[in-house]
Amino acid sequence: MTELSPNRLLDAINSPDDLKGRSRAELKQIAQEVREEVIDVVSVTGGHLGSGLGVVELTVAIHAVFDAPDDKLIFDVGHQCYPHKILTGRRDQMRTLRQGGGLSGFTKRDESEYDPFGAAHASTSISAGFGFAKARDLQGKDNDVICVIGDGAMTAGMAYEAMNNAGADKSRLIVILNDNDMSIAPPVGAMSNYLSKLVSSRPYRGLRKIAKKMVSPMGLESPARRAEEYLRGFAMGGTLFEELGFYYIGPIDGHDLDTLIPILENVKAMREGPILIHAVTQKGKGYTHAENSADKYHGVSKFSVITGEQAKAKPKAPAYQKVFGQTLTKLAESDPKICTITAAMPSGTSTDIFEKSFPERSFDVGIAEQHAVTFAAGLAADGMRPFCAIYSTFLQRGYDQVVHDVAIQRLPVRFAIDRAGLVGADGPTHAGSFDIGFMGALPGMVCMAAADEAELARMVLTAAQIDDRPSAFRYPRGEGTGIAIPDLLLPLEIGKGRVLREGTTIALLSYGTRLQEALKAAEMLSAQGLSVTVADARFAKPLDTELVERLAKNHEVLITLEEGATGGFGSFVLEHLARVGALDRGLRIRPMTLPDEFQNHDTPDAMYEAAGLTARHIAARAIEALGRGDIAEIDRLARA
Ligand SMILES: Cc1ncc(C[n+]2csc(CCOP(=O)(O)OP(=O)(O)O)c2C)c(N)n1
Ligand SMILES: CC(=O)[C@@H](O)[C@H](O)COP(=O)(O)O
Ligand SMILES: [Mg+2]
Repeated sequence: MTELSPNRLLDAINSPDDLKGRSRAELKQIAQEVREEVIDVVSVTGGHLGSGLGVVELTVAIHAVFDAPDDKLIFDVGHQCYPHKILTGRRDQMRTLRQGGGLSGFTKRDESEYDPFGAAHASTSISAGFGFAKARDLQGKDNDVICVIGDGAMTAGMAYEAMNNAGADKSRLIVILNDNDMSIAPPVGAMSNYLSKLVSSRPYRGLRKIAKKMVSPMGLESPARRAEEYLRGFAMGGTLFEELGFYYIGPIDGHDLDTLIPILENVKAMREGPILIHAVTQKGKGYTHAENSADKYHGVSKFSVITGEQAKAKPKAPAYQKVFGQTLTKLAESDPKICTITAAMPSGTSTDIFEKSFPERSFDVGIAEQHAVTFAAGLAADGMRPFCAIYSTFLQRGYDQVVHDVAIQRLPVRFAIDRAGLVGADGPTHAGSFDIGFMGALPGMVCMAAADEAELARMVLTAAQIDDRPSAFRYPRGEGTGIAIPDLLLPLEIGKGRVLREGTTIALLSYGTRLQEALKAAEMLSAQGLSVTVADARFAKPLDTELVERLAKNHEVLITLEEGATGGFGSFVLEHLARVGALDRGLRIRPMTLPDEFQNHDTPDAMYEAAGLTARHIAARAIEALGRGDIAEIDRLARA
């Protein structure tokens, strides 16, 4: 517990209304207390820290000036929303953050009326905000719409699509660019350089102060406005945002309530739009350990507030992402054509391991998955071996590019699909549930799923050798099984699975890391005298049809397993067996997938238990299909 400020004003803040009428000094104290609360909460729950600390004053100022929930406040990504949740009546639930049944780590419509739009994937706020603005106009309402978007999120094309549309429309919309000069890693790209120039242009800031004094609430066409336009144009030749039709205000100090509040009050009074306020903030502000950390404590596990030490258990095995990064780096030593592309997630995907050895062939394109995929296609089209490392959930953003620019042209882009399956605390927005279906549907795509880290290493090597078509290999978040990874890696035979246990009655055919649960289920079933085969498909495409037909022919029950939604591996198997008539002789086949619903956050184990994809569920399903065996015994074994 941090040393809390005495006479806590925050105890009396149960909604933004309680901020109204507060003196500036009181608002500053409330901001400090909110900051302390965020640090204290996240030290206990873990989660996203740096970004929330960077928007404490901004959030207090917005809620002091505007009238949520009538005024719509939309956070981009939403990972910075903890101060917002504290100020909007959820303070007493904050210690349930990102836990089963607890608060989401992002804004969420069904969690609060103060969260008008859910987030978690970046760069959606301006599009959504413009939708709210037009809905307001068309229904004759008069509320304000405020979008808070970070400099990292501003590197995604979607933000410009929205500004291009909103800028021409002139509907009233307020965009606050929260510029802390950080993404998860330091920001990349020309946009970041541009913002730095805006922020660092001293003369402009001087002119700005004069102009600011002149801005009156009389609206945009006041003499002050014209003068300010002149000053701005003179100083900076107009800003990118002005050219896009936004009235640009900034850069301003995003931690100074004496600046923020008058400007927000002015903007509120202007009743014109669209307006972009460029607020300069510091990620991790007010917590030294975060401020001094390279990643500004973007995402942290529980930690000691005093020392900043995070309580990370010693890993029992290397994380899958590390195995990917290390394996590819090793391969690249003898293959100068191998290169990596990440969309602003170098540490999360471990392409930063590769980047340390081969900086000239490691690309961080920013939050720009669509560009990442087609950029990789360009690299492949001219002889390189690009590995596009994108979380399953974020690859969804670049799917058309996978189809149109990679698959149709049969370009050998390799997709390292990280965070496959359920990811836990980040919840439904980050689940890697759909890539088996959407990648497996594409003609020519090679689709692999690693059952463990040794398999992953072999799949990286296998993909590196596939030069005539695109390929993809998926693997989960977190640590591996601890299995040894051989020094001498051998490539897999394309389209061939493997049998780990031979039986005659029940066949368990796994795709991905459910294999460990399948092996446990086989033990439970064999304890009842049931003979079980366990096989690892390795490939969803091309499917090992010989293996699938053999399992169907020689067993009474065939169960398929995958960490993915319906319409994936199990469907591919079912379709094939139907096509070859293997279902005609009464085979009892049971595809086991994630349930057809979006699953709320919890621990991954709890989520797979809820999804019905653990050993006991597999064994019970086999007994149900077979029509003989003791399910109660299975449950007893599972509890033992
Ligand atoms: C489409 C998409 N790609 C990647 C991510 C992963 N991600 C989460 S936050 C973040 C950085 C956001 O930077 P910024 O918008 O500047 O916010 P800050 O953390 O600096 O407050 C990234 C890359 C994401 N949420 N959405
Ligand atoms: C907010 C966001 O999208 C990222 O910070 C994400 O939470 C990272 O996920 P991992 O923790 O799995 O890298
Ligand atoms: Mg940022």
